[in-house]
Amino acid sequence: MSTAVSQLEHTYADAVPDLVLNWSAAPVRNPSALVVNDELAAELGLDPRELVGSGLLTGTVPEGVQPVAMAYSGHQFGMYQPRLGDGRALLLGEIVDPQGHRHDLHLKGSGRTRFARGGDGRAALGPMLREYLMGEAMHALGIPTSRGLAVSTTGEDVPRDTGLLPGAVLARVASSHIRVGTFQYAAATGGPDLVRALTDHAIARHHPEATDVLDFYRRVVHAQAALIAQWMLVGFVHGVMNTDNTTISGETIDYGPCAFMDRYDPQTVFSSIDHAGRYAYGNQPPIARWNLARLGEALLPLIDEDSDTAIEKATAVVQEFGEVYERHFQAGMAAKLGLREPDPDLVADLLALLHAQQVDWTGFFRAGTPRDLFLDRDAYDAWAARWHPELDRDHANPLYVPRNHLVDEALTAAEQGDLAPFLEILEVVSAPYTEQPGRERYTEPGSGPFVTYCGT
Ligand SMILES: Nc1ncnc2c1ncn2[C@@H]1O[C@H](COP(=O)(O)OP(=O)(O)OP(=O)(O)O)[C@@H](O)[C@H]1O
Ligand SMILES: [Mg+2]
Repeated sequence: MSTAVSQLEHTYADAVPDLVLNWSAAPVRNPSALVVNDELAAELGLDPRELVGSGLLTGTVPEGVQPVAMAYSGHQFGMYQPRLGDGRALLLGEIVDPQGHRHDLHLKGSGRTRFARGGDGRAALGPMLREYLMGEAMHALGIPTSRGLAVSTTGEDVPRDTGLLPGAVLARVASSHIRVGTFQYAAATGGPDLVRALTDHAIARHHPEATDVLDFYRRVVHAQAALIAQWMLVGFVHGVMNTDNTTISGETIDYGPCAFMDRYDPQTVFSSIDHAGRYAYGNQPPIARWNLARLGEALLPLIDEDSDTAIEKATAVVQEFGEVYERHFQAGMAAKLGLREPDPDLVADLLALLHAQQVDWTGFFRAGTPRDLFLDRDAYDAWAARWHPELDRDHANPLYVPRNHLVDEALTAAEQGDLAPFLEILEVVSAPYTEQPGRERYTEPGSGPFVTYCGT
């Protein structure tokens, strides 16, 4: 086994032993690597063939390596759950890549842990392929994200609402899986000393320039504001922005009922369980800010001995979210529109127009003649008279995003044993800015109502 694999590190478990549970993956009946990310393996300094042969992708670890389930709490749809944690996931260890960057190697679907509550510990193939595909699409779009290293089938069926589905294990990589919910758990179970240990680890790992805890908090707030702006610019709807799915690193994790919006509508929701639209496209910035306020609460005792002062300081920091978000969003919109300077009024009027005319978000920015996309062309002309692009826009506007109807089509085929559509859409979205002849269907919005999908 390569040195990188046999030397899986465990600095997290060492730093905060009270936040992990030693655990092993459930044995898998018939593991088979279905998709392996050769490019990512190479970046990590791993040999893909060796990786497949080692069994690591479904949780067989070298001697001396101790996988752990990570503990965390979280607000799910606004409701506090004191004990979540990796119910069906495991941190196998950390890999330091040849550039010296540290990554978590983490599984999903690897069997029940003590955090499983009512769950079966399993994952179905479709949702794991969705997570893999979405991560690659986001990575290709330049958006910070966890990435799939491999999806392996288990040879076992998992029962879900829709019937028996093929089971799978996702092996994924992220700069860490430390969540807002991890801090909530530390604050609730261990108090300030445990939060301090977790904070020290998170600072060293993700925000080493932070001068103190308040400054660390500020950096997380800013990283998340930048991330959410990037989601909004590409029309991404995460779908489960619970505090346990909000990272300290500012990376996107947990691709559940997520999708890219076709027609521009701030109310867009894909998740079949998000009845109230809490996590609708347009709500994502205020929800992220709300989640970050929960992080602030967990950090309060470390921010200042005096609780009123601590609250005052944390509040001032979380209030920076709006301004930082807006700065990133407007800079991104300026790039998308080919403008040298942000123009918030032009953007606001465009958004109103796209909404009223139900124009495809991704399509608009790369259209040769955007005017053709509008029913009310006079309204478009009035807006366009104020639009004077000066810069090349193609590099700022993807031609291809994983459109939900095509993702669904590919996942359905994969569950029935045909992986070809999945591999094709994966290839398409892995080069989102480059025109790919013969792949026009990937630029078309889906017709009819949005597909709702709450995959597990
Ligand atoms: N099938 C399952 N068996 C056991 N626990 C589960 C299962 N599905 C979800 N959970 C647990 O429910 C909680 C919330 O699930 P959520 O869908 O946000 O996370 P996840 O998709 O399992 O994992 P992650 O956030 O690590 O990507 C987590 O504690 C998760 O471990
Ligand atoms: Mg989750």
